[in-house]
This record gives sequence, structure tokens and C-alpha cells, in this order.
Amino acid sequence: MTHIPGIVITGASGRMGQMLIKTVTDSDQARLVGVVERSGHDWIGQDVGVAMGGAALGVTVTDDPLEAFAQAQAVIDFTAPEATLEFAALAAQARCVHVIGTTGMSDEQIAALEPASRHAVIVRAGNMSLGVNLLVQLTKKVAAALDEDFDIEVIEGHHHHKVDAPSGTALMLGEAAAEGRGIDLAEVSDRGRDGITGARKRGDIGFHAIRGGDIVGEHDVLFAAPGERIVLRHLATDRAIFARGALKAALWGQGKSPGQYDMVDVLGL
Ligand SMILES: NC(=O)c1ccc[n+]([C@@H]2O[C@H](COP(=O)([O-])OP(=O)(O)OC[C@H]3O[C@@H](n4cnc5c(N)ncnc54)[C@H](O)[C@@H]3O)[C@@H](O)[C@H]2O)c1
Ligand SMILES: O=C(O)C1=N[C@H](C(=O)O)CCC1
Repeated sequence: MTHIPGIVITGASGRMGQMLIKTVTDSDQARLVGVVERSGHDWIGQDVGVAMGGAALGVTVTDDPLEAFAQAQAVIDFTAPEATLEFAALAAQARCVHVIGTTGMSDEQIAALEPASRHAVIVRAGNMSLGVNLLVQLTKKVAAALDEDFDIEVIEGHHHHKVDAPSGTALMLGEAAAEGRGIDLAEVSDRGRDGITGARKRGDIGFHAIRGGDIVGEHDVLFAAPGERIVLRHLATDRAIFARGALKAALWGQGKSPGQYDMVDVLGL
């Protein structure tokens, strides 16, 4: 009987899915026990190592998430909002820790995770890297120290395949800035200006998204005042940082009480 947690990766063929499979199989703290793809995908029924172009890993890609989750202690899920909602209910049923990296979820979809979190641990973050979660804390501190003479803008850049904007990370940073100022982000958020917008409103927090090439993820939080600017910046150059954080969350969640957590909890920041 092993105490090394068994992990299922959803969205196996995706950019993050493949990085997560590599991270889990390289780790001596976790075992890869299942991989899930959407029904109809041509990887279904294949050994996932072979499907990824390497040696067999002895794990077959399935489109039956519950069957896979039943063999596991944790599910790491970087897919799409609708899929993540379905996986949350099934992971709770199987009493698996559900690590959610999926971004682009609406407020309603986030609220719909609550029933699952009564039965299982959910760790959700728009960015699982140590660097960004540290930047979130710094952003909160800087925003708390400065008044509204400093205009706050969050500028993010990602690869041309990304489907959601602003990025999950940009929203985390915007939330942190608003929290530091003691205000509600929803009331001050100004996204992607275009046309005759009028002058910038004092106290607003602006968001801007660049999409191009193979950018892994770049985030600036700009504090701009007359005569000076502060820029807090994180540059991701390797998706391994997100996968490492997600695996850390899956291990951290073992034995924790059901509920919703984030990477600040996991990293103790
Ligand atoms: N939180 C973080 O640290 C972090 C880091 C990187 C990416 N992300 C997010 O992770 C998500 C995935 O990013 P990506 O670049 O890997 O995208 P991707 O498009 O390369 O991969 C998504 C995968 O999910 C699969 N999928 C979709 N619906 C499914 C279903 N119902 N069942 C099983 N599989 C399903 C797709 O087939 C695809 O293989 C995005 O929301 C992205 O923003 C988060
Ligand atoms: O590649 C992506 O997609 C990423 N998504 C996350 C986000 O939306 O912030 C994290 C960075 C990479």
C-alpha cells in the first residue's frame, strides 16, 4: 500500500495537460493514475506517453472522468470553464482534491463550485506560479501605500491561442490592487479602451491584453503618477512554473478540510 497520491490530469493533450503529465511522471511525490480528454479526441484509448510522442507510460487516455477520478486522490484540471464545472462535481463525488487552473470562468460559474467544495478540497488560482502569487501580495501592499494620484493599469501578454481576456492572472492582480485600496474591483474596472473614451477616471483600474506568438505569460502592474511611475512585472518563460505549483497544491490539499483555497494558502504567502 503506497501513500504517494495518485493524480489524474484532465485536458491531457493541451499545452498545460502535457506539461502536467511530464511534471507528475518526473516527480517521486506523486503517481500518474489517469488522464482525461474530451469525447471524440483522437488520443482516447491510446497510451498517453505514446500519444505525446514518447515511451509508453502505462496510462490510457479516457473520456470517462469519474472512472479515472475513482482511482485517484487528486485531479489537476487546466481545461475550459464548462468542463471544470463538470469535473468539480465528479471530483467531489470521488473525494479527490480538485486543483483548478482553468481561467475565464464567469462569476456564476465560480459560485457554482460551492456545492462541490462542501465535500472536497478545491484549490483554484488564475496563476499557480510562486512568482505571480508573490507579485499579488506586492501589488496589494503597493496599492495600499499609494493614494489615487497613482493610476493603476494591469497590462498582460499571452500567446495567440489564448481564448480569454483579461487573463486570470491580470484579474488576480486587479483584485489585489483593489483590495489594497479597500475598494470593489467591479466598480472601478476599465477594460480595453477604444475610441473617444474621455479622460481616465480617477481611481479606475485599467486592463489591457496583448495576444501574440508564443508568449507564455507577461504581466505588468503600473502605478503612474505625475512625475513618477512604478512597474511591478512578472515574466513567465516556461509553463513548468504553473505545473509545479499545481502539483504542489495537489499534495498540499491531501488531508485538508473540504473548502475553497488558493495558491496564497498553499504557498503560505
Ligand atoms: N492557473 C494557471 O497557472 C494557468 C497556467 C496556464 C494556463 N492556464 C489556463 O489553463 C487552461 C488551459 O490552457 P492550455 O493553454 O493548456 O489550453 P489548451 O487549449 O492547450 O488545452 C485545453 C485542453 O482541455 C481539453 N478539454 C476541453 N474540454 C474538455 C473536456 N470536457 N474534457 C476533457 N478535456 C477537455 C482540450 O481538448 C484541450 O486538450 C486555460 O484556461 C488557461 O488560461 C492557467
Ligand atoms: O497560457 C495561458 O492561457 C495562461 N493562462 C493563465 C492566465 O489566464 O493568467 C496563466 C498564464 C498562462
